[in-house]
Amino acid sequence: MSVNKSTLVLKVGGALMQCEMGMARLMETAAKMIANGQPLIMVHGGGCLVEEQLTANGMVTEKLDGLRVTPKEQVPVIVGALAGTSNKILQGAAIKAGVTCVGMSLGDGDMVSAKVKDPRLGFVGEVSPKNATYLEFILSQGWMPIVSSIAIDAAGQLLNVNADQAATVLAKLVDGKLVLLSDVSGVLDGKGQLINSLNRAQVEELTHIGVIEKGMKVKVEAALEVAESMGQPVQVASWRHAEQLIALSNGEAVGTQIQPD
Ligand SMILES: Nc1ncnc2c1ncn2[C@@H]1O[C@H](COP(=O)(O)OP(=O)(O)O)[C@@H](O)[C@H]1O
Ligand SMILES: CC(=O)N[C@@H](CCC(=O)OP(=O)(O)O)C(=O)O
Repeated sequence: MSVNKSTLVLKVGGALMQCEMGMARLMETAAKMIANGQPLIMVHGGGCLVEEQLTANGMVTEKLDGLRVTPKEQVPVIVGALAGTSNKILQGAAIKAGVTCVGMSLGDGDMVSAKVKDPRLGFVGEVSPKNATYLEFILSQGWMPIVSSIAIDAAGQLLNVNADQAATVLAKLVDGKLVLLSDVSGVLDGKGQLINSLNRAQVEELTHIGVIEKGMKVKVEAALEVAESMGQPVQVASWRHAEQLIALSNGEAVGTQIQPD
């Protein structure tokens, strides 16, 4: 089931929540887009806040291939940082910019099915699209869903999902256009220069030689999955650069285009 072909799914990385100016600019852009009739879903991360909170609670954390290993005892802290603090900070910024928003998590409204991804990662979730009714209703009101990447499986267990993967699933659910906004201007080459366009073969080569790694590896893989399954490019761009947000709101290509072929 799809909401609207033109729904934009905008994923923002956690560093945004530590930048008042960045949040204000992004939400002003969102407000303009929504006023122009552009349905918009915001999906957010919060990796840095998770780390801060785990450290404050005397816990150590590690990542495996860009995904956070999530032991059971860390779940409450991680859920608090993502579904609580990060989600509400963004809601605050949206409200300040005049955007009517609904703060929620992947676990709401039967949107996704969730299961444990890999026992080695602990309580990390893998999600697939399920039911768009709830999102459709919110979008039909001209409201903006702000979605954290906390999912809940059929047994009621809370699961930590990488936010790029969460955005991927919601883009598929609403047949939307996916834009992944991070703190870098896009995928950078070995010399730190922006790469305008990448296909799977080029991604594999750059990953193989270690130019694309960590969080960017997860992001680019999520982008490739959507680009290939939906037959349209996915943009990886920056929330830091105001000009990229303006171009984005004008429907222009920004950052790196991850291509379906
Ligand atoms: N080739 C690359 N180009 C750009 N960033 C890269 C690359 N390889 C690794 N990175 C790292 O990936 C980070 C973006 O991924 P991540 O931290 O998960 O972002 P976010 O939290 O915004 O989703 C960059 O800040 C950078 O440190
Ligand atoms: C399983 C997993 O890795 N979950 C991520 C969820 C948040 C996230 O993805 O945040 P960014 O978008 O800021 O990186 C984490 O715990 O950091």
